[in-house]
Amino acid sequence: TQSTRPQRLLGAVQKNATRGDPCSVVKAIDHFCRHKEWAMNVGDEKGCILDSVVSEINPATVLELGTYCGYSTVRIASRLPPHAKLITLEFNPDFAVIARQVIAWAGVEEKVQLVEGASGDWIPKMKEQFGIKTFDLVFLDHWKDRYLPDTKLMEECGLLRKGSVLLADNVICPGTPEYLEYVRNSPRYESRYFKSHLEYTKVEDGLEKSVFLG
Ligand SMILES: Cn1cnc(CNC(=O)c2cc(-c3ccc(F)cc3)cc(O)c2O)c1
Ligand SMILES: [Mg+2]
Repeated sequence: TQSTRPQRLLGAVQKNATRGDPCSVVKAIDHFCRHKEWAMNVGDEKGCILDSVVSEINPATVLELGTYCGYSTVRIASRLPPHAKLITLEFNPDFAVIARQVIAWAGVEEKVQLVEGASGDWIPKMKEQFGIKTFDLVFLDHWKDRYLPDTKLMEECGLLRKGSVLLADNVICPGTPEYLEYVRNSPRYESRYFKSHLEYTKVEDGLEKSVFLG
């Protein structure tokens, strides 16, 4: 029976990366996606911007919306301080199965809680289920038409505090026009665009970093 692209990506990790070495997992995925099969990871170029934002914030609590194969999960988790927690939500169970194995191979499972299901269902339950007060950083990388409704939901559920940072992937390609309009025009956010490229291509894309002002 045919393997899926995520299964082949996992195979490349298990073949080429060293167990317990997050950097080698990231490099193995980037090599696979650049030379074998494109996949929708945030990638190396935008990944460096993600790394710098994580290091700047040094977050104790992170929410990732859209795990896919766990590439950005590993990048973020490998930069978190001890006792910090990363909760990552994935709707697609087939992606979740792969992501759990990539996260384990990298040896960052202690810092990561992968939750399967719809962001709209889980966001209202974050406080009671995971003992989260607020998130220091949210990385938005799931369905592009969910960025805005989920951001409004996080505001309503009191999951953002003065200074919480939203970092959104793909604001140009595939694009998130309603979300961009909202964070760039709302008085409750200080927003900035980091120009880059769609992972493994020359197509323009970028990350939007938006600080919640309370
Ligand atoms: C099915 N599914 C499960 N999760 C998701 C959410 N992610 C995306 O949709 C996504 C898509 C692209 C992309 C795809 C085709 C193309 F031509 C150009 C860009 C890039 C990304 O970085 C993404 O995050 C989709
Ligand atoms: Mg993306």
